[in-house]
Amino acid sequence: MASEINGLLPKDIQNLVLTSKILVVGAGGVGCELLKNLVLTGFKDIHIIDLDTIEVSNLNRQFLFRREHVGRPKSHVAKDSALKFNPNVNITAYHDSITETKYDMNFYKQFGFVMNALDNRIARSHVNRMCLASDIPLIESGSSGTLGHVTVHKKGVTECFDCTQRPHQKTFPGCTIRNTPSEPIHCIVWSKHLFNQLFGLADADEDVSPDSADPEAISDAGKAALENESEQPIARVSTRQWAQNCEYDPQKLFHKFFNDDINYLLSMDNLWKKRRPPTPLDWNNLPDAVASSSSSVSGQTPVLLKDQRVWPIAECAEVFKKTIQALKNRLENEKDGGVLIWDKDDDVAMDFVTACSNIRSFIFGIIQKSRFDTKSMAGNIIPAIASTNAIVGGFIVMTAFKVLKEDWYKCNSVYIQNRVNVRKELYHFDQVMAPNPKCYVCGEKPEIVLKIDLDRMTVRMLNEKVLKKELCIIAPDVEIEDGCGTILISSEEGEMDDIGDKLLKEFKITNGTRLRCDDFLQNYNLVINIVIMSEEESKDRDKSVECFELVGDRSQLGPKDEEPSTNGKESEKAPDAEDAKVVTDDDDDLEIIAMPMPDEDDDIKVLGTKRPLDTKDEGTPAKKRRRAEEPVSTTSGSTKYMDVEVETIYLE
Ligand SMILES: Nc1ncnc2c1ncn2[C@@H]1O[C@H](COP(=O)(O)OP(=O)(O)OP(=O)(O)O)[C@@H](O)[C@H]1O
Ligand SMILES: [Zn+2]
Repeated sequence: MASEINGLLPKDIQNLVLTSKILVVGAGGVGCELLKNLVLTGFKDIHIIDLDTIEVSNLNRQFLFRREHVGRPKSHVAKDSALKFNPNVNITAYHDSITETKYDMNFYKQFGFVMNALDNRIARSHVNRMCLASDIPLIESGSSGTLGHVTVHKKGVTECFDCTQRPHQKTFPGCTIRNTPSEPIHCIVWSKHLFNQLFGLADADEDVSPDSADPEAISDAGKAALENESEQPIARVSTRQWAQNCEYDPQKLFHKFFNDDINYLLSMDNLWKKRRPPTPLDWNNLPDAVASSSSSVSGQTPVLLKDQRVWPIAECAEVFKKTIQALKNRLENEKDGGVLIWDKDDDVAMDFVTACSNIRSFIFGIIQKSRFDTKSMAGNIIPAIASTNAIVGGFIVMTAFKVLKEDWYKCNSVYIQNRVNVRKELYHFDQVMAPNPKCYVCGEKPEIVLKIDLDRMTVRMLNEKVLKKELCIIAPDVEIEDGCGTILISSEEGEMDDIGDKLLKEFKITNGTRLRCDDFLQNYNLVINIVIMSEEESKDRDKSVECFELVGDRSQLGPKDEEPSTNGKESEKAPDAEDAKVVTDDDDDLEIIAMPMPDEDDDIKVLGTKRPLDTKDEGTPAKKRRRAEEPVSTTSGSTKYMDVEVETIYLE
């Protein structure tokens, strides 16, 4: 092993490798490569944690696992397999989630540094906070398809994982999904929402009916359709209620979603001035055609599997009918008003989405997709590539040497790109950045502004959607700063059952109210300043959008032209009201890996003073903060990002 052969590693690194105790979080694609590298490098005391068991689908790239290991804990098998490379290593394996309370600050403090090989933002962010709390360096990494990255985070020296806002990439304007889809993914998201409206957890934010408040439409948008509607009073009840009333009659459902609603949209004249108008479909007269297909194997005549073919519309309607019936039966068998959960691996649910999205695509003249392609998009699957994981695993170890030596200023962020950049680099190295003083996690006094619609925001939404999902707080406790210390949210199980559905306004929460939020385990305190949305804003946001907006700090709420200049001081762009009008497809965690291009500084907003890379005084990294402009929208599989086409990355 490298550390055991004198002369292979520089002496100082050799000693550090031999004596360090380290933690790997995640034993998946990157984790397996990393663990193998660590034992071959000669690290002697390695701890590895993973909550999952091995699945057949892991075997093509997680090379520490074999078929006979399927069903066994990843961490245990990874340990056994890695020991075969080097039996002279102590590996401690935990089959557990790193977010469990037993992995507290004392647990972290035993390690020289921690390496993340995770696949979700909540766990990543949690480890980041635990490392900050215990002042242990963190090497963060990720891979997706041919893209990958490795970054270093050290309290008070470099930015933390949360210093840079990671946009929720897979967001689509609500009106695009409901009114003017232009890409297959819009129709797929709409179909998943339809599934939830009919059979799943119906969410007002996932409405599938035409959005008459679409700002692009004229004021009397949908007038003709509304007039029509008065003759058909059915349209005023919820989608689920209406479907139940007509006993999920497939023909009636088809007519509503693919004919009536489309006619309604057609009545919004403005929408179609520059677009191809949609064509309503008639159940009794369905074309036996496809809009134009894009299956990876389309155009070939050989016999194709059901998954590879693009289904003609008549076949889609047939599948629609069958799946509606099957899902209706399932729903009826659910006890106590239970609902169905959409799952890409559930064949019926997947057939339903394939059929609906293709019918909708046909209507809007959008390219149709095979079931296989639909599944990849609906499940946010992008192929994990073994070689990218291997490269990331290698870079983590190279970075670990610098971390061991505390050479922070040399701990470049590494971006593995999918093609060479203008500098002919496939791997781009970027200087580490100093902490963001306004970071809501590592800043001195973490504060955030939360703009809410007072008439819609409940305690449960605050807890689930804002604190846990957006802010990645695992077990939040929240107290209102009202002088009496009123507890709004408790991390104790069951303690907030009674008040979960109450609106925040029932607790006298109003403009300027401060909420003190903390997570005991993460040793994290955050003050949330409440700002109430104006009536206008709330009206605009009605139904199709989230009833809250997170803003980094209060100064960002001012009008755009009054934004402080970026000269030397950090500032984030105020979220544009329209930008914020988005529908997130919630069940996915995804990330765009930005690849800053140093020679394209015009495209980079310099947010701090620059210190040359080689400045070694105080051993700190360049005191520089740069941030690229966030992509305007991510409605396609790729995003124009600083003149580089960057694939949208779907991290499962
Ligand atoms: N909270 C957590 N605690 C411990 N391990 C976690 C946690 N969250 C995720 N992981 C682990 O991180 C690993 C990430 O690996 P990877 O990205 O290759 O995902 P995967 O689940 O193995 O692959 P795929 O999602 O493609 O099937 C997984 O093994 C997963 O179990
Ligand atoms: Zn930070």
